[in-house]
Amino acid sequence: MANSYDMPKLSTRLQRFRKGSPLSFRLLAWILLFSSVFTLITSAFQIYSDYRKDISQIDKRMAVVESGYASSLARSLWALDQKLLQTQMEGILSLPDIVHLRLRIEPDSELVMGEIPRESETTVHSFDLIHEGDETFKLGELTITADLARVYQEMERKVGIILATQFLKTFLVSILIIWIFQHFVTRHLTTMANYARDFSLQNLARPLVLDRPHTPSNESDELGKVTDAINQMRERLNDDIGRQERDAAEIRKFSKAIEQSPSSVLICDRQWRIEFANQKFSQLTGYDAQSIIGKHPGALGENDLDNRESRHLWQSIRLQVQRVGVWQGEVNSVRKNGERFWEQLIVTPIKDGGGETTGYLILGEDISIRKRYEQQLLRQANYDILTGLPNRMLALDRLKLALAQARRENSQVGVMFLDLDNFKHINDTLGHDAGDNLLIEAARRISSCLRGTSTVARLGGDEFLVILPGLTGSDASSQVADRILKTFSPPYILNGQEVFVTTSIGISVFPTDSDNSGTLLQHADAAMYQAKHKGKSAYAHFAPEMTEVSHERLQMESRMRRALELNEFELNFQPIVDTDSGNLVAAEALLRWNNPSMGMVMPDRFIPLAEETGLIIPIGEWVLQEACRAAVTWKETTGRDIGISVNVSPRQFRDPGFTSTVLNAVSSSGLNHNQLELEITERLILDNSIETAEILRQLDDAGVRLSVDDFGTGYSALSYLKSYPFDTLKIDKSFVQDVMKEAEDASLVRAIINMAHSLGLSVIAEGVEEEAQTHFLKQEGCDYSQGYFYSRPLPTEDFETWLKTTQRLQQA
Ligand SMILES: Nc1nc2c(ncn2[C@@H]2O[C@H](COP(=O)(O)O[C@H]3[C@@H](O)[C@H](n4cnc5c(=O)[nH]c(N)nc54)O[C@@H]3COP(=O)(O)O)[C@@H](O)[C@H]2O)c(=O)[nH]1
Repeated sequence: MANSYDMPKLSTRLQRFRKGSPLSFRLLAWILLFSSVFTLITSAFQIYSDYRKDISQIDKRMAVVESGYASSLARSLWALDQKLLQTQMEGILSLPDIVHLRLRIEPDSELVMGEIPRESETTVHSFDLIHEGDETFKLGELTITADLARVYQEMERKVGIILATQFLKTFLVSILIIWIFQHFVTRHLTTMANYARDFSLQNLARPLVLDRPHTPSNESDELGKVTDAINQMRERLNDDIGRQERDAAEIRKFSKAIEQSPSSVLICDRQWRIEFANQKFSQLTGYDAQSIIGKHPGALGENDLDNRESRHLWQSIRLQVQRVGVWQGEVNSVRKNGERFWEQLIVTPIKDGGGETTGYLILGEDISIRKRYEQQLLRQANYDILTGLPNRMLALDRLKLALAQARRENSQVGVMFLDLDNFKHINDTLGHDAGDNLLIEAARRISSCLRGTSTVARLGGDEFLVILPGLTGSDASSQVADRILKTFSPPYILNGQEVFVTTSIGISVFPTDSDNSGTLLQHADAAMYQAKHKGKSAYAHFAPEMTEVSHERLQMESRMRRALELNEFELNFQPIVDTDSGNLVAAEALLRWNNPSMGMVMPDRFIPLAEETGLIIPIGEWVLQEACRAAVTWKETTGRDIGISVNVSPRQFRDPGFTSTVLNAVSSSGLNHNQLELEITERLILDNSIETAEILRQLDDAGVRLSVDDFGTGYSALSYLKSYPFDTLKIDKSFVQDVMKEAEDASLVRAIINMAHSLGLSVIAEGVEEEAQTHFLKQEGCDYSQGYFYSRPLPTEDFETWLKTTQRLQQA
């Protein structure tokens, strides 16, 4: 059984006890010593008390002799009865221990009996023998000597016995105590000692188990408590070591992570001396980790800390880390090979458990690419990508700076607002690439007219701003404007063609026209409009009355923004008839803006602004929906399928959602797709882009008809008519109007009709105002006609009335 105790042989145990249990041995010695001393003291005390008892018995006996024999002896002596006296003395002498009697008889005789032992102790007792009669006489004195040898012998015997028994008893008790102690305590202490001796990290899992039963009393006694304490200590140690191992593993992991970190890591001591640098740091800077140990992070390169900038930087890093606990920022560092790079640094103190700073951690990340990207973004944010000129934002900053300087120097600043004339037209006809090249060249030409202190900026589109600081005379800005207009005179070569481009310039001057940058710009803008009105390729100085014009423009824009929701737009419809029969085949939807303050506004006045502002996209969507719905209504009221033509502006056409807007309008109204015809200007399709072709293809695939509007006003390139899926060609009214007057126009119209027919396109002549024109068109085989001759564009209700009337007329 595990808990049973197998008692070994006593000798073996004693041997083991002597050898292995010095404590037991010492204990035994002490117990023996103490018990022996104690036994000796108690035995001595007992022997002494027995001795005193024996002495007192002898004394008592002699007192008894005195009391018993004094009067009889006195009588015998009085009577001088020697024989009796002798008998009496012999009787006394026969008593135990009494060895000698000496009777002194008055006056001078004596009687002695017995012998006084020479070698042993004696005790003597004397008493007077007195006769008591009429008178009292002292007859003599008896001296009794008792031998104490027996008492001493007895005492010796007792001492021997007591000592022997006490020693034996003490010895046995000691052995018993020691055995008990050894069994219950010492051997367990030995087990503990052995356990403690063998205790090591390798056998931490083995608990201390004492060779005794696991009873509650055992577990709660001191040994149990010590064992429990040792085992708890072992477990704690085990836990601590486990934790330490986990910590060590964590530390190893973190060390690896730091070593392999994508960020560079430097660890410095409290004096900012590098203690550790990871691989990334070496890769980033080119410094070998070992070679920089002990150096200051700001003094890696030669003379780095001598550099004032670097010294200040590290001073402020140190101060901020001390005060705030962290420093982070972007630093333009130097690699070992002298190459500069940008890094993002985070510097934090490393603190111990007590919050004391023991070192510093410096994390670095190479942000050169980001920095370059940021610089690029900054450039993009401040510069126009196409021309490389400052953009609006930077231009405004420069203007503000120039104004501030002019205020200090009491000088003037000229602000020029330039807008290229007909740029939109060139862009639409020759395409975006040509437009871009034109802008680049225009920017170059404007810049070439200016001094170094002046700024040319592109505000967007074809608008440029020129800032002329330090203007001296009133006509200094005019001279610059003249130079710019002159530099625009030579033709631009775009798409291999010579194109003449002019610009209109508006000028405002600080402080004459305003002392505020925004207002100066507005005034220059207003002056530019004035220059355009002058007939382009002109400049105009700002005059207060011009604010009216630009104010009107702004007002119109803000009104237009609200016109849709206020339902101010309406459609007029102009009939398109079969030239031969004069029968209605379709109607063109023409937009009108009925504004309460401005009255009926014609599209020529607001569509360019709607295009500029992008408002044409929601407005165009509204037109499409309304036009489709109107055609469906006519079908319901007249029972006739009347086609509907809708004008599409370039901005609208290039909107990514254009195709779906068209198809939604058709499907939501329930119109047949082939009843809708989209009028697209010749200029729009001339850019020859893949997108244009794709949009036209999608619309054609959906069954929507497509017509080329204003044909003859653009470049009249015939190639696009072949490559795009057009159904109709609309001859511009400028040719139709003069067919009866100008032979050239007549032959041009004839040629267009023939060419269109040869390409399988039908032809609409627009602007037909006179009957003679109808005859000409009939004769030339023009399919359809449109113009005031048939009807002006009519509001919805009037058109419906016209429809019913002409229908009746045609039926009649
Ligand atoms: N993007 C959009 N453009 C539109 C829309 N609605 C109109 N417009 C364009 O505005 C321009 C001016 O249009 P409007 O003032 O309506 O003039 C049209 C006709 O009234 C006019 N016309 C028609 N017949 C005659 C005539 O016999 N003589 C004469 N002098 N003028 C006449 O022509 C204009 C229609 O031209 P067109 O579009 O080329 O067929 C104009 O360019 C419109 O395109 C719109 O909703 N969206």
